[in-house]
Amino acid sequence: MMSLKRHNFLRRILVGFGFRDRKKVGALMGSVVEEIRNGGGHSVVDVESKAGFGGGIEDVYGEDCATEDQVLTPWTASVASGYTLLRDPHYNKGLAFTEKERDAHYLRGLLPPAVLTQELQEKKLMQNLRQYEVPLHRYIAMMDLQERNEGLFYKLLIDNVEELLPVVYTPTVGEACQKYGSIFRHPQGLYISLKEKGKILEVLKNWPERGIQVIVVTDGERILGLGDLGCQGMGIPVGKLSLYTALGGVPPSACLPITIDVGTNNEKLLNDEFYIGLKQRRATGQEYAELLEEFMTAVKQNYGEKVLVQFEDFANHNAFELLSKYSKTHLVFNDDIQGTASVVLAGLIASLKLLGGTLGDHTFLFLGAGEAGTGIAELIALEISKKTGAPLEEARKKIWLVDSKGLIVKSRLGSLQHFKQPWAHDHEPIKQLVDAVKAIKPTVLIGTSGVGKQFTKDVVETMASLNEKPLILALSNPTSQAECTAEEAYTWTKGRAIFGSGSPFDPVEYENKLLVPGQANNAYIFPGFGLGLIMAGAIRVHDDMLLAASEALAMQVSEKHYAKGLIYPPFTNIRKISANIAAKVAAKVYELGLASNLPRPKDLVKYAESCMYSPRYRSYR
Ligand SMILES: O=C([O-])CC(=O)C(=O)O
Ligand SMILES: [Mg+2]
Repeated sequence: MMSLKRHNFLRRILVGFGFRDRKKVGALMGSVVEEIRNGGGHSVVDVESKAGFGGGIEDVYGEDCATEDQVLTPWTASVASGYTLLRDPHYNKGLAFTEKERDAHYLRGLLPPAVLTQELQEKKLMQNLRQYEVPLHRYIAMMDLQERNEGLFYKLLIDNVEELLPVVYTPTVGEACQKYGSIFRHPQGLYISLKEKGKILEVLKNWPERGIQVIVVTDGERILGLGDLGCQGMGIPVGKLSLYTALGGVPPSACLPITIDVGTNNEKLLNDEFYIGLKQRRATGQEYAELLEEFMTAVKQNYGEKVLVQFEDFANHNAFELLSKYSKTHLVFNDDIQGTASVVLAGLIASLKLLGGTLGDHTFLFLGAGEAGTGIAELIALEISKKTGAPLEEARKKIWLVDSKGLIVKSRLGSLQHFKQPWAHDHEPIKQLVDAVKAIKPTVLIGTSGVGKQFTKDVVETMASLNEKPLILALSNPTSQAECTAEEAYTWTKGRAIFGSGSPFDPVEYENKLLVPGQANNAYIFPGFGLGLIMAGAIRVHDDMLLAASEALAMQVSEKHYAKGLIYPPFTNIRKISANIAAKVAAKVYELGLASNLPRPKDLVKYAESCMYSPRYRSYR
């Protein structure tokens, strides 16, 4: 007897191949089953291996998110064999296909005779990767692998996370976006440009996967600290989603990278004959708002209200507005405002073990008052307010921001953008950062300016003169935009700084001591945060979920890490960390009554772990 799951699956394949008539589908079921049993040029690949959450194809194709009329389009049917199977990155195993599989799936002769294990393939690929001296070449090799053999790509990334994160993510992904036009080989993700206006729902339906649970979307206007890279920003959603899978265990089939192309104001790209995006200046105002509105509506219509939309690397002037507008109607999360805030708050909570006192005892000074700066500032204030019972306005007074015009103070209120206004405190105007450090006497200095080298020797030495252990976070990405390097922070504070950065820095030897910088990057948070939302079937994001994520991450810092001066755990155990974050976030979703997946699993950490995608090859019977 065919299992119900398999029966339904075959039904869907038929419907997908254009058989809309229920009776015809029923009649044909038998012959297709026969055809599959006899070979007949098709073979069923182990579709269940794609299931991410709880197993079973229903989870992937979503019993509850697709009616029979909208089910699989033909190219989503997971039926492949022979040559096609080798070219399907979701199922390809290369030389790891066993003798039996080679016979059963028409692969004889299409592969050389050797059979390798996945471990041996991994070893070979790591050796190859290490031979490339140019980081961008490693990036290209990893992207090629992702296009060729998804399971192996994730196996490499998961098993070698510390080594490969800087390859598929910051800093190399920044350079990849800058050169995307010339390294572009296979399109990844969905491109939605002004040309698709009025047709966005149709475009979404062109994507081969149905069970999308996370979308990362950018409009390319502020890619890391590199500015407007237009359509070439696609590297960012692709990179972020590969971390959703590798670090958070969300199955690749549930992830959809999207770039919205409304033009670019980058002259270099506009004049580049190989530019892959729309060659026009950015649409703004109503034209921009309408395209985004159509996009958000189409997403909900196509994927339901439980799909998570992560906004990434939008410019300030759109980021705050999009978040506040769509957080009321959709499950949305802005990684640069909220993800960065949550990871920094986690580091600050952890740092109290080294610095002493409570969060409210500290004074914070930011350089940069955009998405990251004001996002972090607000979450710190919220945490202080919750912990002490002080009103939010009071808590905000511990936090000062400097932007390109100097310290944000009351006398500037009239000309400040709305997201900066809560930070305009009583003080005389100050232009230079170093003078602000002298006047405010912060215990914590945070760089979110997007501009490199702003924490000069003068600034860092002043921090060191004011604090026994100055906490310095140079968060701007990629490495070229970091406000200072780890070496500078340690040297200029005579080894006393607690230092963290957005992009990774190597440990520094200072007076025979090895000082290990932390990486305060939102990659610690968004994969586990997203997993927690998905597990609970959250329908809205709430700030308390961000606080829960921060506390969960801070709890993963152990005595062993503190002894080394670390305020973040190493990335090596990131899947375990993500499971803990997911559990705390999901618990908050249930507590707030915003969960739609009922009943609540008892042990949320175990449940999170059981949901996670495994990159191990399955055997295809
Ligand atoms: O991508 C990263 O490494 C962190 C981030 O969100 C940004 O810098 O915009
Ligand atoms: Mg970002």
